[in-house]
Amino acid sequence: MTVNAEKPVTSVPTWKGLPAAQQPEYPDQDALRAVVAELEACPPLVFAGECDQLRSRMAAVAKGEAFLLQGGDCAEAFDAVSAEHIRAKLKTLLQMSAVLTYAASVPVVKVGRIAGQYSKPRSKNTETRDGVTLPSYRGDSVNGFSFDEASRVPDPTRLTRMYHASSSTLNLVRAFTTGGYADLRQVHAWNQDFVKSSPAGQRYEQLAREIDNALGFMKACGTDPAEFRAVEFYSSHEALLLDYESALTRTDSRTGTLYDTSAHLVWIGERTRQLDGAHIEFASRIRNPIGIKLGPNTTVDEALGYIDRLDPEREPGRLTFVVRMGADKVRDKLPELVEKVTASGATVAWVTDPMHGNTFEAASGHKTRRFDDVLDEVKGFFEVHKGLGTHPGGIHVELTGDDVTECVGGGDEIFVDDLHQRYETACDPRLNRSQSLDLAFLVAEMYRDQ
Ligand SMILES: O=C[C@H](O)[C@H](O)COP(=O)(O)O
Ligand SMILES: C=C(OP(=O)(O)O)C(=O)O
Repeated sequence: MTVNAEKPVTSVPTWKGLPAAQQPEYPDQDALRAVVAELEACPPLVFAGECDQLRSRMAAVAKGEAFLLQGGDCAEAFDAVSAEHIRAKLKTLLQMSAVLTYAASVPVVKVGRIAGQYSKPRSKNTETRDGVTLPSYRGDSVNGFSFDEASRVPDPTRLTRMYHASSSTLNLVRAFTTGGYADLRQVHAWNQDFVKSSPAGQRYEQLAREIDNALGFMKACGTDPAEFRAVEFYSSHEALLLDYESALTRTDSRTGTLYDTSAHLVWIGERTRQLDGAHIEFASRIRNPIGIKLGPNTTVDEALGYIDRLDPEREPGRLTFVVRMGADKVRDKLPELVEKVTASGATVAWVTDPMHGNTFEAASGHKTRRFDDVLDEVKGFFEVHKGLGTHPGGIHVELTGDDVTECVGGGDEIFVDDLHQRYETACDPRLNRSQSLDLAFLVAEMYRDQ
C-alpha cells in the first residue's frame, strides 16, 4: 500500500477564520500555538490508503451490500487507556459483528468510536453544583472531569495527551485485530467470561457453536480462508477540535489531496454542522469518509447542502448520514429526508444513532437512556427504509465492554434504582456488553426481515 499523507499543510487552511462552534477558550494562546506546532511534526496516526479502503467499504454500505457497525465510548478517558478496557470494547464489537454477520448474513464494516473520541460538544457552557458554577467538562482533550476550578480550565497540552493516548490505543487495536485475537476461530473465547452470567452471553454461545460447525465444515472441505484470521477494523471520532484535526491534516503525496490522519473516518456532530461554519468547510477539504449527524430539526435543504459541499462528485462511500432523531420523531422526520436525498441522485450511507435522541435525566440525577427507546428508534429507522425501498445501512452506538449500569432495560434488566451501582461514563450513558449483544441480535432479526 502506498502510504504517504505525511506532508504538513503549508497554505492557510480555508476553514481557519470561519465561525467554529464548541471550541475551547484557551487562556494561554502561546501554549496552544506551541502544542499545535508539536502536533504538526508528529507522525500520522492512520494512512491515506487505509482511509481510501474504508471509503470503498462504506460505498458497499451505501449501495446496500454491507452493514456498518460503529461503536464505542461516548467519551474516551486518558485513564482508561489500558489493555483491559480496550480488549473489552473490542470483544463486544467483535461479538456484535459475529451476530450480525451470521444471523443477518451481511458483511459488516467494523468502525470503533475509539482512538480519538476524547472531545465533547456540550449543551451548556457551564455546570452548577451546590451553588458553584464552573465551565462544563468538554472531554479529556480539553479539561478535567473533576469538579474544581483548576481542572476545568481548558489546557492545550491535553491535545498532545490525546494524540499519544490515541496512538497507543490504535497500536493495541491493530495488534488485537491482526495478531490472532480476532481470529473467527476465537468466537467462543470472546464469550468465555460472559456465558454463565448473562442471557445474552448464553444466546451468543449457541450462535458461536453454529459458527464453529460452519468453520469445521469448511475446513473439512479443504477451505480455510485467511480472511477469518484477522479483521479489518477502523477508527473514528467526532472532528470537533479544529486545532487538533488541522494539525493532523496532511497532504497525500500520491494525489496532492488532504487527509485528516487522526482517524480513518471522522464525523461532524449535530451541534457543529452549520453549512457556513468551519467544521463543514474542514470536512469538505479532506478525503476521509465523512459522517454527519442529523438531528430531528434537519431540513431537506441542509441535507442537500451537505451533499453539494461534501460529495460534489456523488461518490458512494464518501458521505454517511447518521440519523439521531429520537424514537418519537424518526418515523415522522426521516422519510422526507431520505426521499429527497435519493431523488438528488446521491448514494449516501444511512446509519441510525439510536442513542443521542433518547437521553433523559432519571430522578436520581443520572443521565440515562431506555433500552426500549433505543430499540424503537432502530425499528423506526428500519421501517422508514423498508417503506421507501432504501437501505438501512448500519448502527452507530455508544457502548462499552464493561458491566456498567448506565442505560435502563435490556434482557439482563437494569432498573433506574441500579444506575448508581456502576455509572462510570464521563458524559453520556453507554450500553453495557449484555445490552449491546441484545441489540445486535434484535438488529440482525430486523435486517433479515427487511
Ligand atoms: O455525547 C454527546 C454530547 O456531548 C452530549 O449529549 C451533550 O450532553 P449535554 O447535553 O449534557 O451537554
Ligand atoms: C455528540 C455526539 O452526538 P451528536 O452530535 O449527535 O449529539 C456524539 O456522538 O458523541
